[in-house]
Amino acid sequence: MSAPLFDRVAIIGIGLIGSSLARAIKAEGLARTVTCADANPEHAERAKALGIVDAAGTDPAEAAAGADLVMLCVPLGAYGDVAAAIGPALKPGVIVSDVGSVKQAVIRDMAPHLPEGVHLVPGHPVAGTEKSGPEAGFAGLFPGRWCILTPPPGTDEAVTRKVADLWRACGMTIERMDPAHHDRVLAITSHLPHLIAYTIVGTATDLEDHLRQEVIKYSASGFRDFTRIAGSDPTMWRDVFLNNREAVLDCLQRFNEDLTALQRSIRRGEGDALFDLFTRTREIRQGVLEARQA
Ligand SMILES: NC(=O)c1ccc[n+]([C@@H]2O[C@H](COP(=O)([O-])OP(=O)(O)OC[C@H]3O[C@@H](n4cnc5c(N)ncnc54)[C@H](O)[C@@H]3O)[C@@H](O)[C@H]2O)c1
Ligand SMILES: O=C(O)C(=O)C[C@]1(C(=O)O)C=C[C@@H](O)C=C1
Repeated sequence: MSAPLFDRVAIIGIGLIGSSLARAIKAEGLARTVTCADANPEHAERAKALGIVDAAGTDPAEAAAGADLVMLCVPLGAYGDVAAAIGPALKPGVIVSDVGSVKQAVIRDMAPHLPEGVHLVPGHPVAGTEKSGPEAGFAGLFPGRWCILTPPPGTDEAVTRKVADLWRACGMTIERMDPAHHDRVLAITSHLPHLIAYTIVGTATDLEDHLRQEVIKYSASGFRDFTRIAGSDPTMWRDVFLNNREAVLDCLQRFNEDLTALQRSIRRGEGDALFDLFTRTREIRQGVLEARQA
């Protein structure tokens, strides 16, 4: 148990990430009180019943009133409405942060609604699963993973450090980034892989009925991994693609060019080109595994 970093934390959106954070805050004693608001009353009630928050309701302004830290854990498309709702209820000096998978859009949508004297420190714990809702969360989601903070220029250093301390106490390693750079990096490492999974599972299931059955029957290995990713929350991922359009489209353009080159190698029987690429990617996989173990 650590000493509480905050007197009162308000979590808006108590789904997978919000409830994982609530659990970690409770487990580590990082706040004296945790309140939450969720647009879905069943999620709010469930969070209270699970004992991961001290108070829960559906009104974000009520949850945010009097908090020292307000953490937005809602889909990206809801940020503008939530920020407009909590703006008038925020106490001076409060820190407003978030966990959204895209950072430029978050700043664009939240900043205009936050009164002067409020500190905005956007963040992104790069950890998740394909599941959603308060039951799906677990405090063990965060240890050993990266949390990227994107404080706007001029942000009080002590405030950024406090948000970093929270995620560090949850077991994460902190990195700071410019929001545009964050969005470009995540477009290739997270958003494009999801787009590919959604596409391949969609393509496979669009095939005629008998083949569809075979897809399920033989989905024991590679394809099964794609179905896990493609089972991710539709609202969350719709909002990711709508809010990181430019970076995703740029990655997709390059991906299409590389895929076309691969297609040509297969058609021309260029075994060396295929072998060289697969050797290079195997080395990258090894590097990823080693980085995880380090
Ligand atoms: N799932 C992941 O792997 C992952 C990882 C890192 C960051 N994120 C980011 O975390 C955020 C939440 O994702 P999640 O996976 O926890 O989703 P989730 O669906 O599990 O939870 C979102 C919660 O927000 C609630 N909600 C929706 N609109 C709302 C509104 N207007 N006001 C209040 N509550 C509202 C929903 O009812 C739900 O309980 C997203 O911005 C996402 O980009 C997700
Ligand atoms: O592991 C998964 O299921 C995830 O999709 C997690 C994942 C990722 O792409 O790595 C998804 C979105 C986030 O913003 C961060 C993490």
